[in-house]
Amino acid sequence: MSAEANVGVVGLAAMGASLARNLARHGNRVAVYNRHYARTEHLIDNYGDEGQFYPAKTVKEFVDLLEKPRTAIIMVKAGVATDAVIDELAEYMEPGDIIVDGGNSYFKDTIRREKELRAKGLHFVGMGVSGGEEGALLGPSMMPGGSDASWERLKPILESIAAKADDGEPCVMHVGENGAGHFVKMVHNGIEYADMQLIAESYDIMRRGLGMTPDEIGDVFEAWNGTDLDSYLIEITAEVLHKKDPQTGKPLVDVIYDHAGMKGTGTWTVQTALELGVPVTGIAEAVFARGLSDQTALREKAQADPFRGPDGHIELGVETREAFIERVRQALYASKIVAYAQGFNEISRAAETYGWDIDMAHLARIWRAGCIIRAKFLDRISEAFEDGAADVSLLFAPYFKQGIEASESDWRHVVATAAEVGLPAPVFSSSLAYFDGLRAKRLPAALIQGQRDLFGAHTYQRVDQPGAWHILWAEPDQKEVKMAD
Ligand SMILES: NC(=O)C1=CN([C@@H]2O[C@H](COP(=O)(O)OP(=O)(O)OC[C@H]3O[C@@H](n4cnc5c(N)ncnc54)[C@H](OP(=O)(O)O)[C@@H]3O)[C@@H](O)[C@H]2O)C=CC1
Ligand SMILES: O=C(CO)[C@H](O)[C@H](O)COP(=O)(O)O
Repeated sequence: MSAEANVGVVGLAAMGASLARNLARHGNRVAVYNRHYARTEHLIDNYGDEGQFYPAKTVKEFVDLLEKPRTAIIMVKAGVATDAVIDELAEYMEPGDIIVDGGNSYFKDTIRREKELRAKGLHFVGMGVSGGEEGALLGPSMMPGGSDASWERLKPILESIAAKADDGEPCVMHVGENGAGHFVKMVHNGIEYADMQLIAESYDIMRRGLGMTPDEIGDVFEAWNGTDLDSYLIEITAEVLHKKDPQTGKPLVDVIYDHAGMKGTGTWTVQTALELGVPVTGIAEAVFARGLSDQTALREKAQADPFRGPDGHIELGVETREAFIERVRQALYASKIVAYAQGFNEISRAAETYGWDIDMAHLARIWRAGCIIRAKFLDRISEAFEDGAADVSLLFAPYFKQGIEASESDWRHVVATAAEVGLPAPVFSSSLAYFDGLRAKRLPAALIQGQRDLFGAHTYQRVDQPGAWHILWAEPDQKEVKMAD
């Protein structure tokens, strides 16, 4: 078997097959391998004429098909499957070869794998890929980590298949060393969760609150896509809401079981934020909202033994429906800014912690096309980082500060109304609470410190003097003592 392919793809399910086709369509000679050969056969039978493919039946055959130094991209399930494929490839690959993991791997696994493979002389690149099946085929947004040397070699290949923003810039960048690429993809997905949940909350308010039909709400989302909210997720929401069930003719959304799935990246975003000490409240509530949707027994019990409370219907009084819908749009916009701000904060903190030099303005630019969270306002986010205006938080960049201030009263009105009528809006309300927490001159955290000192002698700091202080709560005179300078 002669080495004829300049790149290879392992894992030919939705993402891998599309990526392999994208590579072949751009003039690459692509070796392809899948654990079960049926997927390889399907790719060759159906799309083999789109470019030059070299199918392999074994991992050894696949590696032998690759020109040296070799480049192999893995697109398989994250976790043990990825480890298994890496081990198989590493057995046949040689120093200087590159293994790219394009799956949604946990960034700490990527850090470990990079270290292990570096010890064998192999380059390992953890690369976030976003855009779903269609993006992988027509142009995804890609976030490779790994070494500078591997980026130099991957750059021309990846730039040729990446999505292009309106100004022609390819949506791919070298994010940083080792796990940086998978880290930012994880947070990308966390933001995706928050954005999707916000859209879902808006839908619920219009559907149950205002009694609108899916078609009517689909029209609203279509109109919103012509505003600051212009984004892929808003666009596909309109499409889903207008879709009729092929079996019954009912709105498709009404026949879909209301339990949201998740594969791990949202949960990791929140776990990691907790480890880093960064509040990502919008993302966390979005993950918990999916979790609650899937609590079958709990939800069934709540239906069988219902709690008293309002039924979700919103009485508009003198306000028109259109005016209230505009308030919902404002609430969505403000909450969405908070979700992005929190996500970028998490990336900044991780960059400090893990020693990654991440160009945040560039990162925002590569999310402008190809990826699931692509949105018009990413241009503005990029400018805000370019100017240094978003260094502390995106919320302080003038464009976003003004946007939030303009939306603020509508945001409050929507959150208050939802609470009053009994519609759950966890990301709307937690985002507003985060915003108000930032605005507060003093937080009730002082009281918590007092409580902690009382029950656990955890000490507190004073506003007027340095040091760690403690009250001798159990003693009759309850004296204050300085425990540390
Ligand atoms: N779907 C999406 O929208 C996106 C997915 N991703 C990520 O891309 C990767 C691929 O996703 P997707 O295409 O949806 O496919 P899946 O996540 O469903 O993974 C299926 C692929 O993994 C292979 N596989 C599973 N277990 C093993 C194993 N033990 N050894 C070897 N191969 C194995 C399967 O091979 P076989 O056919 O033999 O079972 C198949 O090729 C995943 O990490 C996913 O998280 C990233 C961005 C978007
Ligand atoms: O990475 C993706 C999009 O960017 C994948 O579609 C991922 O599966 C989405 O996450 P989840 O399945 O948890 O909703």
